[in-house]
Amino acid sequence: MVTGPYQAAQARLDLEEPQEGQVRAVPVLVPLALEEAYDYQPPEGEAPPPGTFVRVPLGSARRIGVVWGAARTADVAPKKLKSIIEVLDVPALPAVSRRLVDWVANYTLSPRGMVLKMMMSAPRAFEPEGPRFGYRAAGPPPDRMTPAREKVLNVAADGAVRAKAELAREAGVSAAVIEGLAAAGSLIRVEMPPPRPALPDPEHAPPELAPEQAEAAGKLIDAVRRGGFSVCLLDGVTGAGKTEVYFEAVAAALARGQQVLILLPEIALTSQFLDRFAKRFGCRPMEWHSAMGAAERGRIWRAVAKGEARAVAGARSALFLPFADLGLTVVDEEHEQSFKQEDYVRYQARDVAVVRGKLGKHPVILSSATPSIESVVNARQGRYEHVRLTSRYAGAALPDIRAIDLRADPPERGRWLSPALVSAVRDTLAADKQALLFLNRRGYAPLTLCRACGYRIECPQCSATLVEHRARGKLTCHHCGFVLPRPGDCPACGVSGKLVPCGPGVERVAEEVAERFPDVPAAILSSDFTTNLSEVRETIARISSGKARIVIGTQLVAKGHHFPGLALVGVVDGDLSLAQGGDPRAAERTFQLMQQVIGRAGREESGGVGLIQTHAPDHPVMRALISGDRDTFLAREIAAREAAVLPPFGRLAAIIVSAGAKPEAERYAQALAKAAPPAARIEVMGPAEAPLVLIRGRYRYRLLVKAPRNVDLQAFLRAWMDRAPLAKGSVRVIIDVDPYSFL
Ligand SMILES: Nc1ncnc2c1ncn2[C@@H]1O[C@H](COP(=O)(O)OP(=O)(O)OP(=O)(O)O)[C@@H](O)[C@H]1O
Ligand SMILES: [Zn+2]
Repeated sequence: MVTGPYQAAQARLDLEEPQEGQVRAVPVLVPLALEEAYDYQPPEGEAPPPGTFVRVPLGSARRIGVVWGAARTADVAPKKLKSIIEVLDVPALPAVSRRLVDWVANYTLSPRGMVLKMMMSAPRAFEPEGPRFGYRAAGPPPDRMTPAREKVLNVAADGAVRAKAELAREAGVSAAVIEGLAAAGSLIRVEMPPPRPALPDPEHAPPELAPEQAEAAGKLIDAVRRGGFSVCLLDGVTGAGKTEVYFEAVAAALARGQQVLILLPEIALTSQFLDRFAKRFGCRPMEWHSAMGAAERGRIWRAVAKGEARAVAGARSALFLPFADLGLTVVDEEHEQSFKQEDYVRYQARDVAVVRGKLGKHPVILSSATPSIESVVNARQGRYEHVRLTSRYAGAALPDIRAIDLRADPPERGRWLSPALVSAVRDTLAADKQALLFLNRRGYAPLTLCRACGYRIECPQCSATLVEHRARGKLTCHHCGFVLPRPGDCPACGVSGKLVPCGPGVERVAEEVAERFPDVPAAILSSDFTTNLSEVRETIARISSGKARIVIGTQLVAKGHHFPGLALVGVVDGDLSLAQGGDPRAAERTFQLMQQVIGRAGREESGGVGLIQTHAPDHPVMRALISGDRDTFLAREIAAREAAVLPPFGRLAAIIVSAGAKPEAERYAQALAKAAPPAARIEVMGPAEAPLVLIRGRYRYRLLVKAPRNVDLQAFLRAWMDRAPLAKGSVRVIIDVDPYSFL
């Protein structure tokens, strides 16, 4: 058994001796789809305290788990209880993290072990850290001296230990030179202490804040200095400098020696953000997202657990890092739907960040130019402090937004840009500014149709048409990833040359741009291309620097970018996201998306323009965008939600029943609905065929549960599932509390 420094400090001896027929038992939760912790015998009479990572036998395997409660005396024969194999030399999982696991599991109706699994998603953190070696000067100079060797010895003359690559880099020589010097005895290889993350310095480069910014920052700083739980909604127009403002609260927390977590919706793309952080604090924050390597994950997990990592910028999963002393969480772009995780444990990261603040007694800042209705209502009802920024930094005016009525001013046949939009792009280029054309649809065309027989090419495993990606010569399913090489003949009737693409995606708009503006450098920014992170980052840099004059992008371009030369944003299809029937947030989301994407225009100089192509210029969302009257829009939307008892005034849970065969799914969904316990104030709707009835070969039915805010929805759902008929065969049931997707 290993007892390292963490356990040595925490271990306590159990003095109470078990009686005959009794045994000391410690509950251990393992990161599997299990609800409860299992009992184990502590190693050698010494009970590891709650939070300790231990290795235990489970079935025929060994697993790493966490001690989930205090040791107690159990009435079991000692033989019946397996023993903890080993106590790991890893910092214990803090009590706040354990309470968070319990809370998330209870709220989302997920097995506790699955939530713990998210907290342990860095397997390398639990393996012993291998020693690192470096070189320092030693012994006499080598018999054979070369200029390269001399350079190395000059660098090493200070006696410091450096990793091989570092020493080679500093001396400007190859690694072989170092090895040669070590063989000659002039350098010695020694063990190095583990690397420590760079410390962000709160005093590194404080900005000069505009008066309104300073006032807002003051309120955020107060919350940090006061300590304890609070939530501030930092609500400021696009380009107001919200980042600069919340950085001051970050600085205040760092100055108190606490850790800071900043959640970003697209961390993999936000090198701009990391650089801004470095400019303010002297070094980049630690990054945490799915594109990181295993070794790095392990290193960061440990650094966070030891309190050495002071600032972490991450995707939603960073919430589940084992912070030793978290003093502030910032959720940037808090309205973003991508904060909702849509598989395994279905949680909304913004909400969990608030809960984490409550459990850990620290402030939380939610920042957005287009806050969610949920947060606006919380601010109005006084649960959140509302901190506003009403004007852009540097005094630039907000963009002027106008609709292009496609009924009156349509594009030519087979084109997607109306004459009005084309001439606006032309004027923008003539003024030496950049233009952005926004269409939230990847690929070339969303539908391929056979003119001979009318067949629409669909995914064999999903009820969805395949999207053409012309650059790759493929048709792809955006739901399951199915790929078909672009056929020449119709797969249904076999006639050749009759397949036509219908409707536009960004690639097709880019094609039109290339035809209309052949000599103008353009760039496409689409999440298709995120497979290659460095390429996307390069594209963003090309746009920021002004090299790309026309940008064609999906919602990826809407996310917090600052492109100084961008003056015009044209929305190719403003009606696209409004058409999501059955989604209570469709209007809200359209409003946010349009405001965000148009908010990229005119950030450094006034005169930014947003043009929205729409068939419904009189729709309340369009009217609100054009008049810039956010408050009226919000008031309307909030009143409608309240009247319909929709979030945040009511609570929703979706239940998705799926099976390999349609009748099987339907039958079970109906049986499940019948088993719902009677509850006066809870409404169960459905089952109904899901809008996407088939995904990955599974047929889907949906039920929607609606309850007033003060009803214990989880208790109802649990009671229901306890009475539900057994799901047999291929039937699966998913519960999605607070759903954001209604497909
Ligand atoms: N006090 C300041 N001093 C210097 N530069 C500032 C200051 N405040 C803001 N800026 C600059 O103004 C630009 C816009 O700021 P920022 O990106 O933080 O806006 P934002 O409020 O986050 O906007 P959005 O919601 O549109 O992303 C940035 O380039 C930022 O560096
Ligand atoms: Zn598919």
